[in-house]
Amino acid sequence: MPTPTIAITTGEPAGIGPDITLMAAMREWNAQLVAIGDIDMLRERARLIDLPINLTPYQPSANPRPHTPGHLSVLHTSTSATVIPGTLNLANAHYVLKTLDIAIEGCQMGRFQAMVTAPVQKSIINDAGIPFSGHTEYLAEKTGTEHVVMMLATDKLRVALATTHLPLKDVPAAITTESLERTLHILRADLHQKFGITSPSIAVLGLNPHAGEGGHLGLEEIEVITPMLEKLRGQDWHLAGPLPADTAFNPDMLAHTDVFLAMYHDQGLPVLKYAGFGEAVNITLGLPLLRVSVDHGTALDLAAKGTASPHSLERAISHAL
Ligand SMILES: NC(=O)C1=CN([C@@H]2O[C@H](COP(=O)(O)OP(=O)(O)OC[C@H]3O[C@@H](n4cnc5c(N)ncnc54)[C@H](O)[C@@H]3O)[C@@H](O)[C@H]2O)C=CC1
Ligand SMILES: NCC(=O)COP(=O)(O)O
Repeated sequence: MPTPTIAITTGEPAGIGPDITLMAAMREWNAQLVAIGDIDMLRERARLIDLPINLTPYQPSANPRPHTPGHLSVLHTSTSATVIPGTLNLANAHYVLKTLDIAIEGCQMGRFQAMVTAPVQKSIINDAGIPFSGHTEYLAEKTGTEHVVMMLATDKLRVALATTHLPLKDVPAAITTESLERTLHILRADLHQKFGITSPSIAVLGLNPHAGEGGHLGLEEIEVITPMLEKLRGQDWHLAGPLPADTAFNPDMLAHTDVFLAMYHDQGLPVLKYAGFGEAVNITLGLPLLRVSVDHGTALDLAAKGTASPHSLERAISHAL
């Protein structure tokens, strides 16, 4: 098999994305790594964290070579303003999106076999006047994909989300029979295709406390979730639920479940991150390209300090491979 090329978008330049990209490049990889970002900013960050790394402009090749530790190809795109680590700058919001656009286009053209994303600061992109919920939604829009699913995974636990970056008040209306069915189909198909699990066992959480307590604490379980699960059980799917979220992650369920489907971001992700913050990856399911990401944010407090952990980024690269 030819050596794959993995694009790494270096994320918010004031955050730890540049640091962890450079750190990950100090290791061997059975892939060509291409960092997408400002080469001068990356050189300066390497200097600040005292990393002896040689950065060279990326030259596309018909025969990519596996990554050499201490070297990194950079597909250069300029920041608009000088980067001060730890200090967000509105002027660089478009730059951040440009790095994503370059990676998406490279994947679509077959130049890159996957994109791995370092974290972006969602707030500064919005502050710059560009509506932006997250990579997940941006990638769906840019690739013309109607429905995608966010799934975070450690070696022992996978948690997918029925809704992603929504204010809590908008969550119930977003959980419809149609959206739930599409989410479950993507989850099942991608667990098969990307993880080799033919008929995954999916544990679906309820939306309300105690999964609605028989309708006394909300009706979404009775009106939306249960009918959809019944329909798919009739097609031989392995589904549990709707389960009360507070007791769903018990040892027995954990032992018999391939993926938990949470109804919203902060229902599922705190459990996953408690189980393995820094060890997990975030995979966007349902896309026509492969995107894997870190499990953490921009950690502005650690930028250019040399103390950020590259572990989740390294896991993301390994997962993509
Ligand atoms: N994939 C992405 O682009 C993601 C972006 N974010 C964005 O990041 C920004 C900041 O989010 P927060 O909730 O503050 O989370 P955060 O993950 O940036 O920080 C939470 C805590 O974890 C620490 N931390 C994070 N990554 C670390 C690493 N690699 N090594 C060592 N310590 C680390 C930080 O120093 C901080 O104490 C927000 O704008 C958010 O939207 C958050 C999650 C994912
Ligand atoms: N908490 C995970 C997260 O916010 C990741 O978002 P995305 O940028 O990968 O869509």
